[in-house]
Amino acid sequence: MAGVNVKSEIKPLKRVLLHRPGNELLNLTPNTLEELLFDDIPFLKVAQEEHDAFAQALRDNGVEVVYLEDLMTEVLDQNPDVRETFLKQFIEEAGIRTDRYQKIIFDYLNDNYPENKDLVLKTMEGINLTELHTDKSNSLVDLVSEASKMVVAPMPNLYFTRDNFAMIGNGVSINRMYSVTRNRETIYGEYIFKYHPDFKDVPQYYSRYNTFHIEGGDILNINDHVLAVGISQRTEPDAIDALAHNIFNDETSPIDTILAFNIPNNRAMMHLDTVFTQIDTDKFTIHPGIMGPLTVFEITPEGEGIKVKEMTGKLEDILEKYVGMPVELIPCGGGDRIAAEREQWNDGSNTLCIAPGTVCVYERNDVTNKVLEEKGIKLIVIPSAELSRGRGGPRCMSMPIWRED
Ligand SMILES: NC(=O)NCCC[C@H](N)C(=O)O
Repeated sequence: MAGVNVKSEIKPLKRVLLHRPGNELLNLTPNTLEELLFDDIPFLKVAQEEHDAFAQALRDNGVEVVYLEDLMTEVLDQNPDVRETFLKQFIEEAGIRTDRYQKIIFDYLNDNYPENKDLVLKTMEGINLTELHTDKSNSLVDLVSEASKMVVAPMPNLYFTRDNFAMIGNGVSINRMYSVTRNRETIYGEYIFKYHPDFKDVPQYYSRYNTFHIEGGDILNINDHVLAVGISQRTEPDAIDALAHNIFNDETSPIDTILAFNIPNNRAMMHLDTVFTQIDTDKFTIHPGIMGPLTVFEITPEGEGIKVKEMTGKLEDILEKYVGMPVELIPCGGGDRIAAEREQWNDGSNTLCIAPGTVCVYERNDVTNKVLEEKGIKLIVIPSAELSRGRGGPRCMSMPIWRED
């Protein structure tokens, strides 16, 4: 199945991209949590068991699961020359500036990780100075450095595959991320969409080298011609303008409307999909906390450019116009303010829809889950004690590659 096809949030999911959390989580420390965008340190063994349960639940429901690490390994296996280019770029982007250290780290990775899969996983894990065995007698920097420190930082957010590149119809947005730590993750997308036979011909609507940031958690495919994008902590309006130009200029894309949802700028609601996801043809989950401040803008093509107008009226009415039928908004936490805030924090609104009316949810959000069941939604419930410490739910942990039309 070559290419990508995601023209809906809810149509039957056929192929999805995940990343199994790996040793990168072992390199989280209390002092680096804030910079690495975690709120606590997950217990890796249990996080992996939970993630495996997520992947198996998807397979049991007819979804093919592919892993980011495997796609990147295939790129390197099929293009032996690319290994060196990738490593050099990876080292540069890891902030290693001196020629001496660039060479030490290149040799360390190249010599100790001959298998491409091991190499890819190691780039995700990070490198501690103690691994490098440098001769301290001929460099001041080595002598004064702490004995144990990360010379190449880990990328613990990789299991949130939703964010660093995002499928839009038959194209992809390779994102410029908000944070330094997450911007490094997009290197895998750059190589996969340049070299992998399944993905190298996919039209690209955004580049990781652009100035303004945008993340996949803000991008929702409402249907084949309407896209919703959050203006959030992670996505700047300038990036949405640029994305709109690129999509409207692609003659093969049927998208003629982009709805920009202006949501509050804070960590709890970092992306649109932390407060709003579609779960059925006429149903969305929503965090009641966004209803007051939310404004929605409609972006459409005009000549060579775009036209933007602010929408007025209730969100249900705005959505009805684009979805083509009356819609119901189901509040996270069942409308109780404390339950809504607690469960939104643990991604109660962040559901992954695998077919109309069937969604994957975290077990811990039992108030929201009960409400969804009462509304006739079928739940695929996955364990979530450790995975949720990274602040993302089933939608954040998955990037659909193919949905049925
Ligand atoms: N789409 C999402 O909301 N993804 C969750 C990303 C969590 C990650 N720790 C982050 O702060 O970027």
